[in-house]
Amino acid sequence: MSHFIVIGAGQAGQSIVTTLRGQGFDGRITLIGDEPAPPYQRPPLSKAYLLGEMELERLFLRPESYYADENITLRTNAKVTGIDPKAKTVSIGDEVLSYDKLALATGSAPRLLPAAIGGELEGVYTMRTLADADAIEPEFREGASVLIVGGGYIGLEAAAVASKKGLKVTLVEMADRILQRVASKETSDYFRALHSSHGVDLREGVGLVKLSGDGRVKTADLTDGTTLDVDFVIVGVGIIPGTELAELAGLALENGIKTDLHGATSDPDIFAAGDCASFPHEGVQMRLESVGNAIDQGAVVAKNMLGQDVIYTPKPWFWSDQYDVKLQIAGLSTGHDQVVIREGDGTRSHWYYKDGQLIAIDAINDPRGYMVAKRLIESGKTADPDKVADPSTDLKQLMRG
Ligand SMILES: Cc1cc2nc3c(=O)[nH]c(=O)nc-3n(C[C@H](O)[C@H](O)[C@H](O)COP(=O)(O)OP(=O)(O)OC[C@H]3O[C@@H](n4cnc5c(N)ncnc54)[C@H](O)[C@@H]3O)c2cc1C
Repeated sequence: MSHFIVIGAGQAGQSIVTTLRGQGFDGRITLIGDEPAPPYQRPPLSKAYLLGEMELERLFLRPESYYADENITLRTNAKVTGIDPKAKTVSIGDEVLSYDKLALATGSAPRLLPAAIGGELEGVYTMRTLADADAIEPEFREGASVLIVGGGYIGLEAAAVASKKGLKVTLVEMADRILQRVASKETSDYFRALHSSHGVDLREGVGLVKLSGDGRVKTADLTDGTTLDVDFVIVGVGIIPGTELAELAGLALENGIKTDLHGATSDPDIFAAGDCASFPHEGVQMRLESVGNAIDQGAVVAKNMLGQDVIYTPKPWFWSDQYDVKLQIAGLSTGHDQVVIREGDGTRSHWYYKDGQLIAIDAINDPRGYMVAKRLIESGKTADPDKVADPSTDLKQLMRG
């Protein structure tokens, strides 16, 4: 009987095993994860779960009974330490398992602050795992001072939760503006104003020089010359794709584990999906860090593990919750040359164009705008910028062109 092994029991790993069974695969499936929990969703860790508005069970991607019901061997607390592609085996310490097909869904790890600038002091946290969220949560006491390093989505969401819980929040972003890597100036401006209106001390173009304290962090020196007293620090300065095992196994790497359009690595019996994997897109090896990518790419990989011929076409979407604002993003705004703002009754959206073609949207409390733009983008259509900007234009009309 064939044995398929999936390394990494996260969003992509779950998608792979669900799709394998959904496609009728009746061989052995082993899903191996090094965390104690069964596969869970990470987005709530910096949103509802951190706020205390979501119970643990609701984080899990499937009920515990699912794995036994589907005859999937779920190994938790099990770190894969090596892969031998020639022997077609993986090792968990001394234990060796043979596979027929293997998928790597090892995700990514947060970038850490160097120890030399205080990264190892107690009270300095990153935000990736359930264990991270559970460790940070008790620090969220009303009146405590938190420094958040990094103005990406995770840092901003943590700032929103901290502010809502009555903490004194300072957020520093070394780049000229928050969200610089992922969004337009217009979107950065919106979220800067939102956080400032909630009392967050948001400093752009300001970096961290060093954290100090006697065992536990007490102060932070910043590049603007100030020293802050801090009770704890959250570091959200990006991630590093989980390529370690692939590298040890001699697989090709390029901006992550290099895969082809089928999700196959340089070894045809080993596939990769999710945060750890890059795939060819418009002449580069692209890597996306999102739930949507993990699910869709995982499904493609599972089908190709079964010998089908399915190509991965990314349909990027993402969301972020901050205060009472829901941001929904479709498409990729990279390379845009025009941003059109559409404002309605409590809604707002930023429509990104490149050479006259609609390529992405940031929809702020605007689910209809998001749906329409997403459909247009995914079907390769565009929308007249003047009509988009005019709040009296019926969005349905945009669909008709
Ligand atoms: C706080 C937070 C908020 C986020 N918010 C959003 C959001 O709002 N919207 C969105 O689209 N995306 C969001 N993301 C990103 C999204 O969660 C990730 O892109 C997604 O989880 C990627 O799935 P994955 O399966 O590739 O990786 P993961 O979900 O990270 O799973 C990988 C798993 O593999 C395990 N692993 C690694 N190496 C080994 C090994 N050697 N042996 C065994 N197991 C191993 C890891 O421990 C991990 O459990 C957020 C992420 C975080 C951390």
